Amino acid sequence: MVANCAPTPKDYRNMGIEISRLRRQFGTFVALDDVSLSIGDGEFVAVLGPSGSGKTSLLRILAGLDQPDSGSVFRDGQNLLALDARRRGVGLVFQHYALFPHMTVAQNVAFGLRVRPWRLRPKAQMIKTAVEELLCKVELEGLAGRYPSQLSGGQRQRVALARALAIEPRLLLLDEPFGALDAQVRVTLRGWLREFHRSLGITSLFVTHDQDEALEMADRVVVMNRGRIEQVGTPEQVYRQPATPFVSRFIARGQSLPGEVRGQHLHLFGHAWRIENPAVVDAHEVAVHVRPEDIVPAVTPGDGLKAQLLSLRHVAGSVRASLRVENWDQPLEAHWSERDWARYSGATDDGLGIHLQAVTVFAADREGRVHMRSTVHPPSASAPVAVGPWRRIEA
Ligand SMILES: Nc1ncnc2c1ncn2[C@@H]1O[C@H](COP(=O)(O)OP(=O)(O)OP(=O)(O)O)[C@@H](O)[C@H]1O
Repeated sequence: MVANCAPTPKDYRNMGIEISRLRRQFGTFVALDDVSLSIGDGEFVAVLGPSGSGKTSLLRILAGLDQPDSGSVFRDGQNLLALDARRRGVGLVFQHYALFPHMTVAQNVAFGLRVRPWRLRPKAQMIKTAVEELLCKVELEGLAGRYPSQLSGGQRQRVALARALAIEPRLLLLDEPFGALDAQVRVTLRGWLREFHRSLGITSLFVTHDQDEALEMADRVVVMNRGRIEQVGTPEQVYRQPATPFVSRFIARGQSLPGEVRGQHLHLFGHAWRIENPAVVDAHEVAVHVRPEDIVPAVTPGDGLKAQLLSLRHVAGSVRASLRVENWDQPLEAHWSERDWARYSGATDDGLGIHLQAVTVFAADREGRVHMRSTVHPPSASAPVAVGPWRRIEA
């Protein structure tokens, strides 16, 4: 829980940010390509993408550490790009704790206030009070006199956060703040930061390449790939309704299946389902994906698609299986609960039967642009473990 420290700083003003058509090129390499994004007052937005997708480039431009080649950024009607970095009211927290090793925790936190121009610099007593309040907020009250080398990684990142907050930022930018921490500390700090954001409500942009981190923490997730935004949505939207095959693979671990649309039907593993959506039927090309949790074991022996069990791992209450479906050479990953797996006892050396509970069809036009996504469910998808039998329309 985040400590309830009084008094709450009054100057955390929350402003919306309007990013429009940003482009940043390094030589011939395009790091940001036509990036537009609206961030609401007090929102916690995660920017998620693989390495090199442009996340840090975007953050650096917002922080004033770099300028775009074109595009604009406005905050409450004010052109942010025209302002010097120090006048943007931006707090920064990076992956590698950039704390000053020769300064105590309190001195580190006070740094942003002490280096203010003389006229804007608070009096020594006010700085002392502000530092005490900030250390209370990040739950490090007792550690003011320690040096960074005497802190754990998680504590150092909280000092970095307190230091970023000392200038009373209007926008908080966090670039992989937990990147250098071990897995358990990361998980603890995730919940802590989420709660912390709720208590302060500062508009925040959080860069990560960790899907779970983004989905767990953010109000909205921005998925980036090769310098472009592929999708912006709530964690549930990007997970349940991925806009592109990339988002499906990256967020929902969607796996390609050898499906085709012919006539009015999706043909897959010798079965066919009727497609109701004409935009999918008329597609130039389709990609068919299935998520690991949508591959379920068939309870009745002999039912479903025949599959070989390549491996089975028991990981913290879930079962992860690697399967090879008949007539398809790509292994498929399936995730089941231990309970569902226990109810299924049909796996033999010859294999097991599986059902696909839902598959997603992405329809692309001649230029390769995805113009429609449709999720196809077998008729009895509500059954708890096994679904089916598949509606066999034609052999
Ligand atoms: N100053 C620069 N000069 C040349 N190329 C650059 C420069 N800064 C970034 N790039 C390139 O732009 C691309 C995007 O980099 P960026 O740091 O924004 O990616 P990222 O999504 O933050 O990646 P990571 O998760 O690995 O930090 C990368 O291919 C990178 O090599």
